[in-house]
Amino acid sequence: MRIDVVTIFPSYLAPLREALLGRAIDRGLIEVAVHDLRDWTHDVHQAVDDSPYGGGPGMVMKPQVWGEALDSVIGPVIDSPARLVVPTPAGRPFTQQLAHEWTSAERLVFACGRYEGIDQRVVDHYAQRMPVDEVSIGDYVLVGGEVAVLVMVEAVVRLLPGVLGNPRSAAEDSFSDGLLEGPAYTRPEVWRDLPVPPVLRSGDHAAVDRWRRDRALERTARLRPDLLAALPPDALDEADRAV
Ligand SMILES: Nc1nc2cc(Br)ccc2s1
Repeated sequence: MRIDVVTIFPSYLAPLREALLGRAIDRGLIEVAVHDLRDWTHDVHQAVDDSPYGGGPGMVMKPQVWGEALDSVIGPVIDSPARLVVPTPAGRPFTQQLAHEWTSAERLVFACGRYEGIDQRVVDHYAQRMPVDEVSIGDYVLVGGEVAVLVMVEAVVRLLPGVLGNPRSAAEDSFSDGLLEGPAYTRPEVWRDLPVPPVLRSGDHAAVDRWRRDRALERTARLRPDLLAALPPDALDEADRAV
């Protein structure tokens, strides 16, 4: 997978080259290129924004600059293997399911907005020619899309084959079965008078699996009842319903 990010703050994306993601790049599992939007300006001030039509606070990012940048980064949009992703608080929710969907993309191109966002005609223009996703990472407003890109790239790349040491980790994620993950424990057996639940040391794998499922159901019911409600009818068996 090739990932391109267009931003006015390229250094914000430096964490993409650290740790797990950095190793995925070094191993050739992904390619990452970060582009400075100002490279496509032609004025001495390298202007990337202007006042909003209709008035209102803040500034809007100019369509011309974005158009030149995305044309250059995406290349010919006919039959482009790329998806254009625009992080925005006004977007569809980014979910584990969407992360999984994006793992099949040959290319992801992220457009990082700042200020009051990017002139809508940029999305409208490219949406006529390729898949465009306006995506939110949560119901809060950041100062720009760069942090959202870090979140989404990590969520997607960790799902790619070979990136995680143990593929079971991704398969048993929170949300992988529609539930939140239950609690996890490691040594010591007792820490500050708090013991590890005995079942986890029993060696009875069936009992451990049942216990973990019960804790996941309890946690989901407590913290995210909406996820429980969204489960397909056959997702819970009789033992689940007894929790
Ligand atoms: N939650 C989010 N807030 C923002 C703000 C800007 Br400005 C651009 C993208 C995003 S995604």
